[in-house]
Amino acid sequence: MRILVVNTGSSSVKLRVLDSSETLLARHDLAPTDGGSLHDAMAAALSELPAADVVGHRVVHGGAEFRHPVVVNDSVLARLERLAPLAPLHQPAALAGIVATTGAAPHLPAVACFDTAFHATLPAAATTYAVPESWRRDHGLRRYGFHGLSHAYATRRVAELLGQDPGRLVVAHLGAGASLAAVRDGRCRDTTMGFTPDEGLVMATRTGSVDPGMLLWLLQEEKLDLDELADGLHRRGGLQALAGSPDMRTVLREADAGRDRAQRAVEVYLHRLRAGIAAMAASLGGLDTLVFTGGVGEHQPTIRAGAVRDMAFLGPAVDATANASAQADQEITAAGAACRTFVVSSREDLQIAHGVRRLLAAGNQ
Ligand SMILES: Nc1ncnc2c1ncn2[C@@H]1O[C@H](COP(=O)(O)OP(=O)(O)O)[C@@H](O)[C@H]1O
Ligand SMILES: CC(=O)OP(=O)(O)O
Ligand SMILES: [Mg+2]
Repeated sequence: MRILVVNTGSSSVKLRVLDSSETLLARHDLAPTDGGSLHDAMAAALSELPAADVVGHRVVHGGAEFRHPVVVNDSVLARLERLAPLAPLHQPAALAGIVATTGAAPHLPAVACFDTAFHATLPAAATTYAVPESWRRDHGLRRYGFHGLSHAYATRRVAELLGQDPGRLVVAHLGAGASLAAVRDGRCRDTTMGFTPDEGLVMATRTGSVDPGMLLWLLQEEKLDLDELADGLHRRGGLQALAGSPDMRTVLREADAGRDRAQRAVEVYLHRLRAGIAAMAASLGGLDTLVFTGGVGEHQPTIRAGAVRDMAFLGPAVDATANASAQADQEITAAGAACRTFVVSSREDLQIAHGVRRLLAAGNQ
């Protein structure tokens, strides 16, 4: 069975065709666009890619309802559309991708695989906001967590690389969006993203966590309107806000060249990242294995080194040579470090293919 995987992120739409032995047959990347142009771009891409038997889509938000991959029909699509305001940079584009592939190839079943699903095992202490009970009851406010396809894949892959259970594991998915997951026995115990993919770490164009009182003040006293607020939090925040570029490659190049604002951006990014890693370790009672994944996690030795700087008290330390030259799926642990550290290529496509196969195999029994 050949699977076409559609991974709609905030900065790219990645198309991959995988055969039944998980070999990558073809790849094609699109910029995320909406509506008609996505439909045309997808139709053009599908006509060039090898034919597939099923399409697996990354859908960022499955809410409380979707905890496993599901075949998309009109009713599922309508329920997923209701979650769109909870992930405005992702959900509309992912659903437009489903409509586009179904339009271009109506005979192909579409399976949705969810970022939130891996976090379904979070304990109540990690999912609950200390907001009024009526808000939780009437509006369903709770923490969900995202990047679950990547966290789940990294969890499987690092166990293979270690040849044993990774113990108390923290996965750092650092891409355009960024989040951490605390994992034990293959189950997620804590994460940095929340009700939406806005919470937690500093990201490419998202602010990550900010003081809610500051937002109230901006609305009440500075008369910012909602569109300006959303734009600042989603598109003009993060590295974009601090360094003038959302791309960590550019930011690091400018920091190397001595530009103050780029150096400060990196320090702000790392400050939040180190605090997050320590918080995840606290939820696990310690740290045995640390994994870096996502575009930044996989390709930026400076960020990996900075993330574990002065963290020996917690276990991790990286070998400078191994870190500088690390390729996908390699260990970078410093000699004598109590925590083993790995770089793992983010293969959300393989995790989606895995979910699609399991769903179809269960359906055929
Ligand atoms: N080859 C690379 N070298 C350095 N950084 C990279 C590389 N590829 C991607 N990145 C960084 O990763 C970010 C995108 O991460 P990625 O995980 O691909 O994004 P997405 O969230 O869209 O899936 C880019 O903004 C860039 O900063
Ligand atoms: C959930 C999320 O932020 O995804 P991405 O990093 O692909 O934007
Ligand atoms: Mg991504």
